[in-house]
Amino acid sequence: MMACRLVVWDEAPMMHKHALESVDRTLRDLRTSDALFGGVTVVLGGNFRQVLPVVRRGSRAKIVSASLKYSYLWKDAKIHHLTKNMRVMGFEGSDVTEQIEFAEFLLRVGDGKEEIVIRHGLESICLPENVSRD
Ligand SMILES: Nc1ncnc2c1ncn2[C@@H]1O[C@H](COP(=O)(O)OP(=O)(O)OP(=O)(O)O)[C@@H](O)[C@H]1O
Repeated sequence: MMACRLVVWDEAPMMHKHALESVDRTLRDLRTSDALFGGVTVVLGGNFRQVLPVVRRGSRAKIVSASLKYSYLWKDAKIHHLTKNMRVMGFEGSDVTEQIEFAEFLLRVGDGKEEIVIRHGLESICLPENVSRD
C-alpha cells in the first residue's frame, strides 16, 4: 500500500462510507501524509441508482447516512458522468429498440420518475410488458 499510486474501486456506492474512510486513514497513516488518501489517486466507479449500502435493520435515514455522499471525503470528489450506454450499443437489429426502451425504463426507475402503484399494501413498479412474466 505504501508503493501504490492508484486505487480503483468498482461498485463504490454500495459500500458503507466507513470502508472508504478507513482506507483514507490507513493510507494517510502508512504514508505519513495529511493529504487525501495519503496522496494516492482513488477512482471510484458505480451508480447511485443501483444498490445502496446494506445496513442491518436500518431505516431509510440510516441507509442514506451510511452512503458515500455523507462522508467527509465526498466534498473533495470530482464527479465524471458516463453518458454513453455501451451495453445497448452492442445489440443489433430489432433488439436495439427493445434494449433502448429497457435502458430508459431503468433510468426512470433510478431517478424515481416511474409511476408507483400500491399493490397488496406495497409500493410497486410495473415492469414493461416484454420483461414481465405471469
Ligand atoms: N468502451 C467500450 N466499448 C465497447 N463495449 C463496451 C465498452 N465499455 C463497456 N462495453 C460493454 O458494455 C457492457 C457493459 O459494460 P460494464 O459491465 O463494464 O458496465 P458497467 O457500467 O460496469 O455495468 P454495471 O452497472 O453492471 O456495473 C459490456 O457488455 C461491455 O462489454
